[in-house]
Amino acid sequence: MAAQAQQETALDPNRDPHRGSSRDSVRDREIGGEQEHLDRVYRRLEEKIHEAEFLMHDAVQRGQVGTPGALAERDAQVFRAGVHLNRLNNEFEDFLFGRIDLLRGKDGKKGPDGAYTAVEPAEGAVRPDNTADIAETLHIGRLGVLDEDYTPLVIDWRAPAAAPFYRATPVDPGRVVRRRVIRSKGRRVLGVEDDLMRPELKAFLDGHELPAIGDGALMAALGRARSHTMRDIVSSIQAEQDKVIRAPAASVTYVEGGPGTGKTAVALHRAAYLLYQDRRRYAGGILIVSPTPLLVAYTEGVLPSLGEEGQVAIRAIGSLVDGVEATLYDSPATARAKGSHRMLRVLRKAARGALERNGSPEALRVVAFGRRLELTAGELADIRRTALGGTAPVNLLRPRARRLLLDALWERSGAAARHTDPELAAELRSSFDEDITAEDAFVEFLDAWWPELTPDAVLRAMADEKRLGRWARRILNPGEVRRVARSLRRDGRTVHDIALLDELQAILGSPARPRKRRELDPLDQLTGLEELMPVREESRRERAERLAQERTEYAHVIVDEAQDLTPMQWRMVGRRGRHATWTVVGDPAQSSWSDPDEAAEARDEALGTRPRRRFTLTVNYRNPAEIAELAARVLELAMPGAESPSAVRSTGVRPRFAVVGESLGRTVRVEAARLLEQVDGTVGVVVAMNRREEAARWLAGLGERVVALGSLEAKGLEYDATVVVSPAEIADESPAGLRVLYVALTRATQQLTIVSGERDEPDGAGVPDLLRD
Ligand SMILES: Nc1ncnc2c1ncn2[C@@H]1O[C@H](COP(=O)(O)OP(=O)(O)OP(=O)(O)O)[C@@H](O)[C@H]1O
Repeated sequence: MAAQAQQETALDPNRDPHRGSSRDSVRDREIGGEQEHLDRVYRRLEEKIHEAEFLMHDAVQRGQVGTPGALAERDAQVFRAGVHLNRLNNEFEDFLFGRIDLLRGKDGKKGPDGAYTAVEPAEGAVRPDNTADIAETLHIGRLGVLDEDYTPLVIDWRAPAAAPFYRATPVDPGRVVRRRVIRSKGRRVLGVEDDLMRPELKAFLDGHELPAIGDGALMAALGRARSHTMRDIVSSIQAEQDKVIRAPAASVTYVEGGPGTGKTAVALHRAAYLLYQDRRRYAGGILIVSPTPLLVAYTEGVLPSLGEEGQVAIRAIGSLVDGVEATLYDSPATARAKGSHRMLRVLRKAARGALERNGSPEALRVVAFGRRLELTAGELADIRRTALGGTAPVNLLRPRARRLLLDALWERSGAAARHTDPELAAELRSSFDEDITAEDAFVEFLDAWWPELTPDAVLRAMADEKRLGRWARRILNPGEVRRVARSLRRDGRTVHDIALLDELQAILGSPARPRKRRELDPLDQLTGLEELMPVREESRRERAERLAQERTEYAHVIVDEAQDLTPMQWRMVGRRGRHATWTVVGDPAQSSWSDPDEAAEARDEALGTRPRRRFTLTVNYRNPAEIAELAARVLELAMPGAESPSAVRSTGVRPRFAVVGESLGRTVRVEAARLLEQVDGTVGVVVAMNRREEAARWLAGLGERVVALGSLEAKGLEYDATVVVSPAEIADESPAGLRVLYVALTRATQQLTIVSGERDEPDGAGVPDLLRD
């Protein structure tokens, strides 16, 4: 991008660079031209909305519209556009955001969108004197819109014809002469930013030389203040990112890249792209797994802004199991034990052991055929052992255990020996079983002796240190047993408990129950159309929750911050994508998991033998060079030799170092207030996890633009400015502490302040030991 020509001024031969009015007139003319086009687009959209309303009205009246194919895909899209139009008008700045001006292509073939398909220019498209005529102009937007005569007014950003908007570079321009980003709000065009892909070329459009205006789109986008929600990057996706977004959905797309390289943004845009590419296939749902609820809240507006909110569920790793939303964190040592693959063996033992609850009956006494029969504790233990043989889900073994009990009672009764005729014996046996199973004593015994176990009940049983010690013998050490049992006795579940609950669900199984019949809604027959009905709209969260409830498996799984998943979490996520294709994005240098090799093994197990396509993102769009440089020092300590991504811009503002004065809290408050004055957007104060609550108190009353975060909560987020409090405390928190500190240092888009305490051993300039060159 830096290499791309970005010209401040128009290349109009009549332009006088010293006279602002000429420059303004070119700019005004260009903006006016785009305004005319946007007006046309909205007129066309309004027509389509009327058509759509008519169709919908008609469809509802008749109850059904036959096959979904009855409406062409394109109509359906514009139909959706209609439904979303109001929202686009109100909430989003730019329905139409891009334009490319192209040379004549090699052949004259057009694609389904009415655009020419050739990627390379035709021979002779550029004349020997380096002049050329623009043969095609395409506007790019959030949804595709065709004019009555099927000429494309707007190309959907995900359509193949839009790819050159993202892919063209001055090194490899293809047919693109100029790429323009159009800034608009509602129906008004506010400005344009141009990048020339062939700066040496004099290109003409309708007799005028093609002008280039503005500073380039990327820099304009990066300079904007940050809010508490992420924006889409649809108007400035870069070529290396576009390759990932449009990668074919086969198998596993594996993306690595340092902080700020756009991994999260790319993952979200990829979800929208995949849905556009093959809506039918992804009707099976796309799951995006995010590390924290904060990151979910930060990112969940992006897909709706791209026109997609149906099929995608964004869930925090602590909310993947229905009905439990974990926000508590374990101490690093407890998390380490709970997340480790060894836990699987402990859970298997616990699930079986939990059947022996306190108060479990010691003997079975029933009456059959007028005789009292009894099975003793020892016999019952043998029967349980036999029933539990193998790895079948414990709850599904109850019928087997019941049968073994009846066999033992039958044998005890001696009736088999008295009847040698097999037919008679079988008849007798059947009425014997009926007799016993109708007895209250037997039913009560079975419920107490082989209760249906829930994952939560097993976790509660594991809170007893003695029992856990038994189940974890030679698997966890005594310290780990103590910590895990203690944490399970606390109120509320932690993020790491969720993977255990999910694993237990798989180990225990759910006994078959009669299915509830879903109520039939006549509108459901409008397959594919019901999602277009505004009256049936749900909130994003409701929709995601419903999707998650209905689905246990997805067609595509996207894992964000994949480096942080523990082995047990990989198993949990893996169960949701057994038949899925995957996109996995992460950065090993930011891993807060202490044993990356163990996690990598679990990841490979979850992804199976599916082939992987690897991509690396190399440019840091978030941090200015001054901040990236400082963070690189910690990266060198955390992962010697690892490469930092190159920062795309520099602000000239160096990180500030502050040393604690009167008290840590007072210093942090003063520094945060200072930053609030200097930036328009948000300020994040990152502290060690155990200072979270304290830090919130320090900042009380400073307003909504500032937030306090524990180091692990900062994952994936960004702020205009950050205060990182005591690097040494963060680094010492866990074995992965230096990597966590690296995350903390890379959250700011403009300014960074480091507050050092005593433990940081700051030098005369206040630079803590860990951050010295
Ligand atoms: N092509 C782009 N145009 C404009 N902004 C971009 C572009 N790519 C990334 N950004 C911005 O850069 C910032 C970082 O992006 P993102 O959060 O996706 O990075 P990340 O790789 O996930 O970072 P981390 O690993 O630190 O979580 C975001 O503000 C994003 O909007």
